[in-house]
Amino acid sequence: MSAVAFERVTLGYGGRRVLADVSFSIPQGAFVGLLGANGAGKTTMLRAILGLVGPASGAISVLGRPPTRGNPTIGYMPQARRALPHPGISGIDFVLTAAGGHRWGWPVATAAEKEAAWKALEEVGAADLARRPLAELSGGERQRILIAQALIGDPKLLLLDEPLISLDAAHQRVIIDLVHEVAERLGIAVLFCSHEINPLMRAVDRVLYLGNGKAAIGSVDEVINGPVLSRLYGTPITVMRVAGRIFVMADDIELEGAAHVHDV
Ligand SMILES: Nc1ncnc2c1ncn2[C@@H]1O[C@H](COP(=O)(O)OP(=O)(O)OP(=O)(O)O)[C@@H](O)[C@H]1O
Repeated sequence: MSAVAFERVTLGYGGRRVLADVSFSIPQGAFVGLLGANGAGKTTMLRAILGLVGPASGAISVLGRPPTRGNPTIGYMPQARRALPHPGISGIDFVLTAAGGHRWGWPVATAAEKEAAWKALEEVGAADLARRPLAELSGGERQRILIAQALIGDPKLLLLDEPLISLDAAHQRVIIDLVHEVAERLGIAVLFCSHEINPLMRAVDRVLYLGNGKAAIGSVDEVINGPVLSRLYGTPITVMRVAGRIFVMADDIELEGAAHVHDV
C-alpha cells in the first residue's frame, strides 16, 4: 500500500485545469520533494490529498483509502502566510487547536489533548518556546511550532507547504534535518513542498515535479534534467551543476529560487 497514489488524476477549479491525467505513487516512509513554478499546482495537489479539492477525473488513494476531510493519518502544515490565526496566540495554544483543545475560541483542552500537544512540541524540540506568543518567535522557531501542530494525532503522512519560505540557508537546513529525522524515526512519509531543490538534496528520496499540468517523479537525476524539465516548463531548459548545487535555467534566467516569489 502506498502513502499516496494518483491514478490518471485531473484537478482544477471550475473549468480551469491545474493538473491533467497525472499518475504517480509515493511509498510509505518516503521523503519526497514537491517542486514546481508558482501556480504549478503544488498546493492544489496537497488540498486534493486532504480531500478539500475533488478530482475532476481519476482516483486518489491515501494510505489505501480515498481522501477524506479531517483524515487523522495526515499531518498538514499550510503555508505560513495562511497558517496563523492571530499573532498573539502562544505556541502551545496554537498546537492545541489541532489537538481539538480549543472550543469557541477558548482553551478547554482535556488532559489527553494537552499531553498530545506537549509530546508533539517535544518531538521537534520546541517545548521551551511554546508559552511565548507566535508573533515573538523567529521564522525558524515558528516553523517548529507549525511542524509540531502537523504531528498531532501520530500521522503516517506529512504534507508540508513551503516550510522553508523566508528562512535563511542555515535555518532551512535545521528545518529539513528536523523533519527528516522525525519522519524517519516515526515512519512518516513526507511530501515537502519547496520552490528550490538545493536545500532538499540532503533529505529527499524522490522528487515530484509539477509543470504545464503534468508531473514527473523519480530521483533527483531522473527528474531534474533538461529533457524532463523542458517538458514540464514547456520551454527549453538547461540544468547545470556547479559546486554541488543545481541551477535550472531558461535562456539566461534562473527558474528556481530567485524567480519564485511569494507575498510573505
Ligand atoms: N480556490 C481557487 N480557485 C480558483 N483557482 C485557484 C484556486 N486556488 C488556486 N487556483 C489556481 O490554481 C493554480 C494552481 O495554484 P496552486 O496554489 O496550487 O499553485 P502552487 O504550485 O502551490 O503555487 P505557489 O508556488 O505560488 O504557491 C493557479 O493558477 C491558481 O491561480
